[in-house]
Amino acid sequence: MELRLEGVSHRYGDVEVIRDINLSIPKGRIVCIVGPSGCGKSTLLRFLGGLERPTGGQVTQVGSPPEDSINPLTYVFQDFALLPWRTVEGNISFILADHGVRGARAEAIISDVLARTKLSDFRKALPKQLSGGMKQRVAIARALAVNPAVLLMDEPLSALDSQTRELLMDDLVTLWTRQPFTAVYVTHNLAEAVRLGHRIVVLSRRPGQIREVVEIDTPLESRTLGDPALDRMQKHLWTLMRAEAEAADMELVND
Ligand SMILES: Nc1ncnc2c1ncn2[C@@H]1O[C@H](COP(=O)(O)OP(=O)(O)OP(=O)(O)O)[C@@H](O)[C@H]1O
Repeated sequence: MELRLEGVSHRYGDVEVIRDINLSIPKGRIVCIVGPSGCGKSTLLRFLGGLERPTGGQVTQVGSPPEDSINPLTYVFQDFALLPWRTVEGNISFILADHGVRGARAEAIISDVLARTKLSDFRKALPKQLSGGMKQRVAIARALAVNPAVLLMDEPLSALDSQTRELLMDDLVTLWTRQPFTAVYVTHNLAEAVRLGHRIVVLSRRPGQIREVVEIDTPLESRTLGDPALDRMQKHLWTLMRAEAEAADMELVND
């Protein structure tokens, strides 16, 4: 299944937030969306997930989700959103049960996603016993459990310290390399974008318009920290974003 945004524009009252976005999210690819604060990144993600409708243009699904997809459009948020009174496996079984998946089938899915996210030994742990990085691994495991056609990730690593972010980026690369998934990944962090994105969409300040779409051909598993080509790409992205970010900063002050 592929998602497409066609001429998507949006206003909240008098405020124009997004203008004429045309973009496709190809199957099996990670599309990163970067742009200054307030340019409409999270809003676009809500349109893609069907949580909200744009005031102009269309969001279309091309093709059907896989038959075994329990929840085709699934979010991963910055704040993990785990249920504190449920164990790791309990957080996952809760979502599965909500979609009518119980018993042996749920057990098999839980074991699989915990193994994929290196959490098998933490099955019975409560969220309060886990570090931030582990909590986000649980949130990722829970999202993978419903086998989404498209994973919608809103700043998933922003609440973590930089070392943990590196580890989680490695985990996401390993997960994708073993079993490619389709994702839209919103981030402020250009290092994350060049590490994880097959396609990077740079938005202007509000109203968010596409300034440039950058494709990176280097396979995810070959992208290493300090890779000169990736560093150059990151600098290029920063050049694009710098003026926009400065202007957005001033706008927020003046709002
Ligand atoms: N429900 C809403 N009602 C009114 N204005 C909104 C609403 N949601 C978002 N906005 C405004 O729309 C603009 C875009 O918001 P959005 O959260 O999509 O931006 P963003 O690029 O994700 O920002 P950030 O990087 O700071 O998270 C902002 O100016 C925000 O204040």
